[in-house]
Amino acid sequence: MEASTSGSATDNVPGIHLASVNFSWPGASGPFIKSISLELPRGSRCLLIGANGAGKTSLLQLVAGKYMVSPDAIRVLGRPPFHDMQLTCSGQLSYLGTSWRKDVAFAGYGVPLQGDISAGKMIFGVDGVDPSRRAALIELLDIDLYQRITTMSDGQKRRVQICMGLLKPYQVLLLDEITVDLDVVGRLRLLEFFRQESDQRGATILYATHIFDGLEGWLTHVAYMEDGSMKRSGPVASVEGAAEVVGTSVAAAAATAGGPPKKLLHVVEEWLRTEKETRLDKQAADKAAGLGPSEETSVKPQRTPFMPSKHLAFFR
Ligand SMILES: Nc1ncnc2c1ncn2[C@@H]1O[C@H](COP(=O)(O)OP(=O)(O)OP(=O)(O)O)[C@@H](O)[C@H]1O
Repeated sequence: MEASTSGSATDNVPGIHLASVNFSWPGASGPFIKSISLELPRGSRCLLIGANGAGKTSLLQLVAGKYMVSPDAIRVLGRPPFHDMQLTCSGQLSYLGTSWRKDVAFAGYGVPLQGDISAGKMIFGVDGVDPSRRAALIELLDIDLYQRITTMSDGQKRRVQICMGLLKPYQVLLLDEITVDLDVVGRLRLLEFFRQESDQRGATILYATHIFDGLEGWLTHVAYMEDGSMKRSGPVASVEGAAEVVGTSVAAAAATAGGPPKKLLHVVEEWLRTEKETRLDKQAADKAAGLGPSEETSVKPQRTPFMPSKHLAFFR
């Protein structure tokens, strides 16, 4: 494994710094991502939460540099990810999303992506990888190097995708619901690996998920999005509700004071229910006042794929 990066000139620079990020989809009348600010120090593990369509993937893709925003609005390790392609090409910034072909291609590893090749050929095709890190990942993700990609199940393909995305010792890792196909043991082992990576190497992790099992005590920060805005964010101890989650030091204090600590799932459920009730109340009030749905909610912009369509239909 790579030695600790402590002592480098960039240590004091946050892993991720967002300053009033706005972003509009093409053809939309107004910004979908609205004035989002967030600061994640090196070594933090932040859970990105929100209802379906809240904007988690959009935000992760912006941080990954897949869409252009002003260079000052998004900084990863102090650098603008859209303008500084070296961040991704060097592996310092790694993005793992649900479409593994897109992500592997985006990492710019130059691995052959056409044809029926084995997992080993893909994984060993990545240049400049520490052999002990590669061996540890293959073991952790329980990958059969001889199996051909086209014969793999979704979960097995996902493991290869994850391995490819983690081969280089990233400094910032963006995860978009990547553990969804993994079995429980695989998921928990991976979460533990991420914890070690942030504790030992100072890696910053931003992880969007709807699966909260095993995350109590794992997260250091939380970010809750609603309709393109950031509603709650910060270190867990500072976010109302999150501080009472099992496993946080604040929750331990609350437990001794008589208040039982909560499961993360129940805290998030409460936030989502409140959000839904508020939206329904507003719709009812608007209806009573004779107001229709706003243009923003009634006109949906055209979806434009990030990758050219000829690159999309592979492996799935
Ligand atoms: N390429 C695109 N062009 C136009 N609109 C888009 C595009 N990608 C996403 N959107 C819209 O942005 C909104 C947020 O989508 P996003 O995928 O970021 O949400 P999410 O919080 O990740 O949702 P989920 O939990 O369901 O994965 C949705 O209304 C979606 O339709």
